[in-house]
Amino acid sequence: MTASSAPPRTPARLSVRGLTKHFGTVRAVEDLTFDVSPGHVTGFLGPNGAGKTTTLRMLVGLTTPTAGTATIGGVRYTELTDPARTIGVALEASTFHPGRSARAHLQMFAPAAGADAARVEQLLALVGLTGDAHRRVGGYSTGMRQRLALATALLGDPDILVLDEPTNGLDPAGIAWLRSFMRGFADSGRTVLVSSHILSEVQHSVDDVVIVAHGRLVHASPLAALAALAVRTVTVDSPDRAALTDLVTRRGWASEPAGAGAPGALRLLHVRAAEIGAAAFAAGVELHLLTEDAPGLEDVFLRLTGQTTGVAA
Ligand SMILES: Nc1ncnc2c1ncn2[C@@H]1O[C@H](COP(=O)(O)OP(=O)(O)OP(=O)(O)O)[C@@H](O)[C@H]1O
Repeated sequence: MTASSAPPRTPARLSVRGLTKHFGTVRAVEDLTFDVSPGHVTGFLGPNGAGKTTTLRMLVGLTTPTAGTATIGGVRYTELTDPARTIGVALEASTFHPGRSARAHLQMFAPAAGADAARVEQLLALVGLTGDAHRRVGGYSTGMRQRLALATALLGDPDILVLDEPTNGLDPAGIAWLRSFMRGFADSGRTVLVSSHILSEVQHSVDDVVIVAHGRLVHASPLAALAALAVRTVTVDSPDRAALTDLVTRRGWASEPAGAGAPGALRLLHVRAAEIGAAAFAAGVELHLLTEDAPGLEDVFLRLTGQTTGVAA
């Protein structure tokens, strides 16, 4: 399956400038600034409650910012002359009338988006819902609702697609399909902004990442630049953990608990296994675990968003 064949009318850049939203004392989004480029898939990442959905809602005029702006091709959503052709949005927990079929749902929204009956059928086929299109949405699984939300977002054949946690509830085949769909959409010069709280779910789909935590921007770069932040680590353990801890302290190595994969072991940062082995040998500390870990992007993400415990350098 491929993205719609129509060429983009305007390569539209999304720009967020000083965007802020407070709900009473809750600072959901705080002075957020980032751009999303046409022709790219951008991952909008952060842990639960980081402010992703609130940001996306402000982008499409559903929530009023406390301060700052979110613009699409230079204008606010409410000022767009043809919003359905410009931006399609599938927000988290999209609500559908439970008694309506998927086909009836799309047919109801089609006129406002300038879509005809043929487009509705084309979209049902695209998202793999043709066989279930006559069924009441109330009986749909989470993944089927996600597919319907995507079809709804695509009704107006938009230049920009904003997807909030679209992999929630999707089966592996659905995730693989969504990945290639987003790639095709971006490769046709259009723009995709996709949110997730798990980097690994989107890391094979995105060109750029915008990472938020506690409503604030913590990192924005091409995905490749994020990989460069990966820290070399070595997992190490000894039958004499007190002696090992003493050695680590004396050497000044940054360390943290290795976690569930190796309970009680230490993970050392910014140091090579050979150096640790030599130092342990010289100090007479027996090691029964000494493993260089492949630096993982998820680790970088967890560190940037403060989701790790322990002492990192
Ligand atoms: N309407 C609201 N009233 C009060 N607080 C709200 C409202 N909407 C969001 N919040 C709060 O704002 C913060 C950010 O929520 P938001 O849903 O934007 O985060 P998120 O990054 O999308 O999280 P998740 O990954 O769990 O969906 C949270 O503390 C949330 O409780």
